[in-house]
Amino acid sequence: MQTLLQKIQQRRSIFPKDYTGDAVSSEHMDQILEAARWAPTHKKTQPWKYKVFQGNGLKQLGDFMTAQFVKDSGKAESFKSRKLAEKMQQSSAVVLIFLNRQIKESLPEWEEVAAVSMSVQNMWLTAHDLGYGCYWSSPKSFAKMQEFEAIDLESNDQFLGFLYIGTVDSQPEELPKRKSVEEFVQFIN
Ligand SMILES: Cc1cc2nc3c(=O)[nH]c(=O)nc-3n(C[C@H](O)[C@H](O)[C@H](O)COP(=O)(O)O)c2cc1C
Repeated sequence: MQTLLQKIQQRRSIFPKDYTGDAVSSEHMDQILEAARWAPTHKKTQPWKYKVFQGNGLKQLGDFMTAQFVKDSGKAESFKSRKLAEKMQQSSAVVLIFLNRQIKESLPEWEEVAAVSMSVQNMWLTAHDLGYGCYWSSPKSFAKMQEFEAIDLESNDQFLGFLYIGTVDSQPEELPKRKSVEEFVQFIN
């Protein structure tokens, strides 16, 4: 049985090209989203909002992203825009990550982004623990999610990227190089 630390160490970014294309079971999706609820937040604002695309939804998302790319770049559909739609199709699920900014709480934005990030890490670790591959892809400037008719958004919802989730045959076991603790920690005793 792996310890929590070992699971944290083993979590990797695994990209859609390596997904096997099966569905995430609804029980597993429930667990992943349940984990999202338990991130810490200053003033308990719980500022995250997620839109989960699966099945036919992935095609809708791919079509929207392609159209946004064409609109934003002024270029016709290209290898780049098709690649993005293909990544959606290769995934078992894509979670759109939003920060629902709580203006009235007057918290600095960084605290709210930090809270959403902790919630995403909870989902990522849970998905990893259940045997899925995941990766967080940063938003590109052309992704104007407010224009996406398939989802309901409020004007204070800020798009923070995609969490791709996919079934995989295996998870990488070898640990990549990271900074040593000595490089980023100062002990004062
Ligand atoms: C907020 C955030 C945004 C990211 N955006 C991208 C991205 O757009 N493209 C990408 O290839 N990886 C992206 N990543 C994944 C990182 O590249 C990856 O986490 C890093 O290389 C470390 O690898 P590991 O996750 O396997 O430990 C992102 C990660 C985070 C936390």
